[in-house]
Amino acid sequence: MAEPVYRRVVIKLSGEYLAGPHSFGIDQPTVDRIADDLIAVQKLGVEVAVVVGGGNMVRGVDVSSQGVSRSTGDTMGMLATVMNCLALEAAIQRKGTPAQALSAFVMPEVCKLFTRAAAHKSLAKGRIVVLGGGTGNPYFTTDTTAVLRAAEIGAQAVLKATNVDGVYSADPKKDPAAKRFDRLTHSQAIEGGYKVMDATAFALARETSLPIIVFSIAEPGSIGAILQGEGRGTIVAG
Ligand SMILES: Nc1ncnc2c1ncn2[C@@H]1O[C@H](COP(=O)(O)OP(=O)(O)OP(=O)(O)O)[C@@H](O)[C@H]1O
Ligand SMILES: O=c1ccn([C@@H]2O[C@H](COP(=O)(O)O)[C@@H](O)[C@H]2O)c(=O)[nH]1
Repeated sequence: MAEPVYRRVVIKLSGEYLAGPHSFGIDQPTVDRIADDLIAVQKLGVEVAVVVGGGNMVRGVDVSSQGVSRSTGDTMGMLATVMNCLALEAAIQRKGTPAQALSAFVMPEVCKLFTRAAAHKSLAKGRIVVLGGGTGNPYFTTDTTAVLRAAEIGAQAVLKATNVDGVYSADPKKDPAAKRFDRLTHSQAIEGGYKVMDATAFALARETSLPIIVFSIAEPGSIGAILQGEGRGTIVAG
């Protein structure tokens, strides 16, 4: 079995993917399957922190187009990520692996607050860390959160686990002629305006010299395959 390329990673888990075959909400079999994949990755000897998205429930931009202020919409989106985070934490724990949800918001009845110290402590104890609440600030995304947390906790890479198998020249769901890139620099990703991640996330990754790998989680075991250098995805690195 190939050795993992990285020893500590932040995985950005698509919120949208957690809805499974549905258009909204949390599909438990999907969450359970992802929990299995994360546990398998940890067994490879990789320390794992997961930043969970919220696209299966609320995106601030969508809510604000209905009349709610953008800041309130974004706060609703961040709270949605906390719900996803709790679902994933519970699924991992049910399978007998320790997990710890940490939130960007103070919510002591729900879970502990994210601090670098809390994340380091949990990782050192062999827990899978599940990060909810985004950055805690409106106008950001969980992609940017993933890069930020990776820099904060000293992770070696950000793995964007999503519903496409890499970065394309155009959205592959809209343009069947779009071409997939094997590799891009951060600057090329920003200049290309590829909407698979927001430019803030790419810019922070460039600033902090963090590689980002964009890949599909549709196939069970795909996170482990990426970490063993065998999966299909786009690497965005300087
Ligand atoms: N150039 C591109 N290359 C690849 N995917 C793209 C591109 N432009 C747009 N996309 C779209 O980006 C989506 C992935 O980004 P998005 O942030 O929506 O994913 P996500 O991580 O699933 O989000 P969330 O966590 O908010 O649910 C894909 O579904 C894809 O259709
Ligand atoms: O730092 C953050 C992170 C997220 N948000 C809001 O949450 C939703 C869901 O996150 P996704 O990254 O889209 O999955 C997002 O649309 C924002 O509204 C935020 O405000 N700040």
